[in-house]
Amino acid sequence: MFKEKYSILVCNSWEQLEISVPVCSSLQVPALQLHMSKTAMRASQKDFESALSQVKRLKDPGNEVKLKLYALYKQATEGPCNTPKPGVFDLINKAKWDAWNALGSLPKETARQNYVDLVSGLSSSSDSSSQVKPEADRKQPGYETLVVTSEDSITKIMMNRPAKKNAITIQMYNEIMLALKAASKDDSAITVLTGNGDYYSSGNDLSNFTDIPPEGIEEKAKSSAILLRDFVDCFIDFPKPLIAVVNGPAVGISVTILGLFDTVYASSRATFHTPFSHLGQSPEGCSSYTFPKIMGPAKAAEMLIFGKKLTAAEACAQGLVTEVFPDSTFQKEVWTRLKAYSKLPPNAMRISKQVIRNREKEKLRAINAEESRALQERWLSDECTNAVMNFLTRKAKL
Ligand SMILES: CCCC/C=C/CC(=O)SCCNC(=O)CCNC(=O)[C@H](O)C(C)(C)COP(=O)(O)OP(=O)(O)OC[C@H]1O[C@@H](n2cnc3c(N)ncnc32)[C@H](O)[C@@H]1OP(=O)(O)O
Repeated sequence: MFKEKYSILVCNSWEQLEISVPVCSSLQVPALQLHMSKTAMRASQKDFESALSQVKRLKDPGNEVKLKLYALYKQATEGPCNTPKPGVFDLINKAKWDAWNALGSLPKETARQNYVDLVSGLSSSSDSSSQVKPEADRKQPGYETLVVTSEDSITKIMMNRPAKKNAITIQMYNEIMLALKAASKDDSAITVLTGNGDYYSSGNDLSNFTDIPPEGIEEKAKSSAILLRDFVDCFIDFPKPLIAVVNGPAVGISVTILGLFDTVYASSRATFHTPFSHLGQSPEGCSSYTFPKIMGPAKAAEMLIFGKKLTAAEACAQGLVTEVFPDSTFQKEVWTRLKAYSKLPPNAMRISKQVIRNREKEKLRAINAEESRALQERWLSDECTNAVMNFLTRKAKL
């Protein structure tokens, strides 16, 4: 699109103008509105030449802007559109023709000025966007237990209690739900959940069970079951591609919900552990349904009933993990891959996810409710109380 030769014209007129280019059906070009002031400087031949060489050094500005630049360039060098309209199946040439044709009888010199202005705007925004801001500056406000950032069309939700192995507190459950709800509406294409530090997450923070309200332990079990159900529903309902970047060991609920993710990348250091029987508890996160489906009932039972811990390679062989990367290159390889995926058309990715997942949603919600009810009872059992007490009094560790 940018390889064509150009000729240079001298600008000799100026006027207030507003151009509207209709939406181009094939490339979704929105109406283009260019405003210029009478007092603006005229673009000289030199300005135009310099804009033409500047444009080659810009980062790819995307199809929409490329079409604007193409149309203005053609108008500036050849005048109003004078070629036959390409056929409907010649999508690219039709989009270019539409953009040029939409400039109507815009004077050549005005088109040239608009071209110079557009390139100058693009250069300044690309200069500022090439300065990488530190993560602290990009961090979204309002989260205490997470670091949430959005860039390159990726929203990254990072659990941030490294000293506690990213054990999930009540506040963290609530913040993850908030972050997922926000990510489902933001303009990112994909969403990532990961952990800060050496662990992905050690699962439910066992001290969640110590904060008993005046209404008693039954009430605590009830409110915990509601929280669990709502938390897991957020994963069931999440509309965009959801990726787990499992940077280290994962325990309990941080493992079980992996069956609700679309892709799971694991460091070679990661392990996958669901020691529910050891804790007097039972499976959640829809794992009672997703795990047998993913790995077959026999392997699922070994994990969910007997608490067998899987290495990353084993979890990958059993289909819970998409791919394992060497720990030394994990972050680099995964983020390079994700940045490439995030450039795919977001609507197509969303619809593909819907087609893959939607028919199971109602079933998953029902399973989630059933698992949460079972746990509500388990949390009141002696088996569970003793296991939690043993951990909190340092008598037991996994
Ligand atoms: C309301 C919804 C409920 C949903 C229910 C979900 C079920 C589950 O998720 S079950 C899984 C629960 N998780 C565990 O049982 C893990 C318990 N933790 C451990 O066994 C060990 O900490 C470890 C094997 C994960 C790591 O051992 P390591 O020796 O490397 O480190 P530590 O010194 O033990 O840990 C550092 C620090 O972090 C605290 N911590 C770690 N995990 C948890 C946790 N899950 N709950 C509370 N606290 C945790 C640990 O106590 C240490 O704290 P201190 O530095 O203050 O001693």
